[in-house]
Amino acid sequence: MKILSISQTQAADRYTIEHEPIASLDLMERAAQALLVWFLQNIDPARPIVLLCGKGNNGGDGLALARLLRANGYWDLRVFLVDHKGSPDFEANLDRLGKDILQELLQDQLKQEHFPADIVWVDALFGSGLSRVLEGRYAEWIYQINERSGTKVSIDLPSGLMGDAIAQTDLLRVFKADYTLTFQYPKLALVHPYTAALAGQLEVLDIGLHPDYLQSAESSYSWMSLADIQSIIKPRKKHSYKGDYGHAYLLAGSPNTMGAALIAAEACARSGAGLLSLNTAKETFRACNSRLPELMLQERSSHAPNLEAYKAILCGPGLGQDEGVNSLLAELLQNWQGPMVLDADALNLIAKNPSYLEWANENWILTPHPGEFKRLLGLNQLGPDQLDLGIEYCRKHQLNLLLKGSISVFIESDGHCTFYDFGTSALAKGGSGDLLAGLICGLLAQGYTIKDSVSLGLALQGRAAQLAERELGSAHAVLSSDILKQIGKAYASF
Ligand SMILES: NC(=O)C1=CN([C@@H]2O[C@H](COP(=O)(O)OP(=O)(O)OC[C@H]3O[C@@H](n4cnc5c(N)ncnc54)[C@H](O)[C@@H]3O)[C@@H](O)[C@H]2O)[C@H](O)CC1
Ligand SMILES: [K+]
Repeated sequence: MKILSISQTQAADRYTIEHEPIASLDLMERAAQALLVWFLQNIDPARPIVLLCGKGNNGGDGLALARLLRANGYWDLRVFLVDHKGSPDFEANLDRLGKDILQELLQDQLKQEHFPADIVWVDALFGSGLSRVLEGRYAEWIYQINERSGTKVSIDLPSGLMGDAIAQTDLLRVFKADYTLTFQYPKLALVHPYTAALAGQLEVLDIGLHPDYLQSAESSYSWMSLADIQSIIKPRKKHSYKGDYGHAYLLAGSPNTMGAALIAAEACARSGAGLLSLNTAKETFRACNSRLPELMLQERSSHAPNLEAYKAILCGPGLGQDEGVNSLLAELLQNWQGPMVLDADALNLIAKNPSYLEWANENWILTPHPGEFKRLLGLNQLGPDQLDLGIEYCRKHQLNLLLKGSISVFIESDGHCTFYDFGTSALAKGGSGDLLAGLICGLLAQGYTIKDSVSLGLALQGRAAQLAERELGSAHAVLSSDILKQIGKAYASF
């Protein structure tokens, strides 16, 4: 699914109105119906709801939703308005609302009044029409609501967030949503690593914008959903043997950090790779054999072995950064032309030796978490330009970057970005990155393309983490070892 700019979003709206055709007020009604379905599925009708409505079409959506909620058994509703005058569709919906829903002008009540703790705040102040940072009373209201408890639901965009103007965002003047219900496709600010957390959990609601416009619009950003994954998976053939599924090669682990290498190795094997060799420190062989007897072990020396037999390589998990490892890595980076995942200490060594990037090519996938990404860029802090810097890095060195986070972004060597919201909080733990790197390497070994390996690797990791969470009852308790055991069920779930 493409991610369109705000001007394209407005054009999609106009194109739909003209070519479906549909009246703009009816399109707003369709949007409100989609919002209602989400409320019916997620919000108990007994809860008190306050809808905050601006005077543009975002406010109009809020008013239409208030009317539909009332008609569907939500009784404890209040609508706070910024103004009684606004866009034509706003005013039409204000007329339709009826006086039995309490309407008040948004004033000092936010500061003074007591609101029940289980309240649901619906933010329909500003959506895609926001053109500058919020100031004055708007900024003050956002600040006050952010301080209050309750469930916070934003319509289309959290107010204060400009859909695609990331650099202009003031993070403190944005409504902090628990859920954002956005129309048709995510907007860049909802998935961008600098601003995504403000949107909370993202829900994309189909409001039937015209497919012809969506198909022809150009964008270098896209969004992948779990529904897109099934078509990637290659079935395993009955008449096949291990040689058909590739030999993966891992350069990982050191005596104190073997866990990382073993997690990556098991993930690689469970992804379906035919054979797996691990180049690691000799003193760890006994531990490796007892934990994962399927491994073929190769004693580490400071020279790379003949790599002809291998289909894909993973370097980094638990590798360490001593001189021997460094020269082995350098040799590998220089000589290996096939697909390769670079993670953890391999990234740290590249950050220390930027000249290694001269050997980079389109088969490299660097998989940094934010700390490693900072080191690669030589920055102390990641700011609103982090994605642009990542795009520039990929184009300059002709490699691929997977920026890992609660929403991960895969940047290809041509600068195209794909966003993935497959993670769960269970993955915010040591070991998750090793597991992902192992999966991606195993998929590359089986002949999946770079992009498909990343997409399927993230999907398997995310789904397996969800399954482990369900089995153990809580995200807190999930370990990488639990996630590894769910990879089979994750495959079967697509
Ligand atoms: N395209 C779609 O898919 C559909 C979108 N819908 C909803 O419409 C909004 C966009 O509505 P729009 O009227 O264009 O803009 P807003 O409601 O976001 O607000 C515009 C309003 O605010 C003023 N303004 C802008 N910036 C500021 C500021 N910093 N301070 C104060 N005032 C500001 C501006 O001048 C306007 O008056 C979209 O998000 C959806 O929710 C449709 O309902 C369905 C189809
Ligand atoms: K909003």
